Amino acid sequence: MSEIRLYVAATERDAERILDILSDVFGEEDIALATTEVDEKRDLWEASVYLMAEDENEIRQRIADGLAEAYPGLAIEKEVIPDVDWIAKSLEGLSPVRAGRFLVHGSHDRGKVKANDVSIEIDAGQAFGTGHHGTTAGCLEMIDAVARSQTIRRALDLGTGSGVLAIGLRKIRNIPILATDIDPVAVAVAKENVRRNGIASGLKLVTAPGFHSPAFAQAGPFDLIIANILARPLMKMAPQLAAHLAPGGSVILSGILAAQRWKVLAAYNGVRLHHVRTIWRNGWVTIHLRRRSH
Ligand SMILES: C[S@@+](CC[C@H](N)C(=O)[O-])C[C@H]1O[C@@H](n2cnc3c(N)ncnc32)[C@H](O)[C@@H]1O
Repeated sequence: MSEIRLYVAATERDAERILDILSDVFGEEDIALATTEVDEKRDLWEASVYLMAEDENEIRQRIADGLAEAYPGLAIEKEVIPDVDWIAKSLEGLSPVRAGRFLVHGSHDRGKVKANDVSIEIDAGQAFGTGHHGTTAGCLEMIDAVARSQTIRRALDLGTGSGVLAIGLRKIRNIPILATDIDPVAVAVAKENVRRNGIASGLKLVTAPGFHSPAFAQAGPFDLIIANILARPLMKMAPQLAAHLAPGGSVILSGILAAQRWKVLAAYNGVRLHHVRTIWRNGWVTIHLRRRSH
């Protein structure tokens, strides 16, 4: 079943108001809302609701009901979000991506690596993470910044996908890294990418949903935890994630739509992590949080 986006076109002011109305309609449900700028000159924006195709009729009706009073007759449009295999296919042959000091590239672009680049070689395949997505690039840029400003002794990459973030970190820091994913196929792909990037030791890959594995207690506590998953699971995991973080440690979170940023920050403030910096890329945010040292 594929994911779809139902959206309405509006001015920036109206799109913000529509988002507020829809936030009241959907409350704490597992439904992502966002506003996006389409055309700056014409003040054209879209307010969007992301959902699974099977829920379309119900959600469409609730959007129409919610907007009926303030915006009667507003057209609700639909876009089908391409599924993962389609994304992987469309990424084949795409150009290298630069994020911080990293250059993520496919094997066909090895020749484009410059002397000062930290190269990460990933071909589009069965796991998420080629560097082309705003969340992956945002995480790499943030990893570079955090590694420059903080001593990292042990790190965790939760939801490693292709392994891109763990590989990047291991290339700039000679430290033990645990990388996990709920999906065994992703872990197999990440293992292959680790080998291909010439990393012989120090990076351990484990299949685990959330924090359900003894590997976390063995490898932690971590000075840096990176998790590029999605807002809702990240919010749920906040207490466990904080429990595996060393004093003074940093957390890099992504997979969060710009409109979900405050909710995620609130969940992490609740476990005594404070906001350091946010990077915005293509409607997604990457957030750096830190725990005080005492
Ligand atoms: C958006 S991808 C990120 C991949 C890579 N870290 C990157 O930045 O490009 C999210 C990954 O998290 C994994 N994932 C989703 N929920 C998870 C969970 N509860 N525990 C562990 N991994 C999870 C998915 O299988 C997927 O590989």
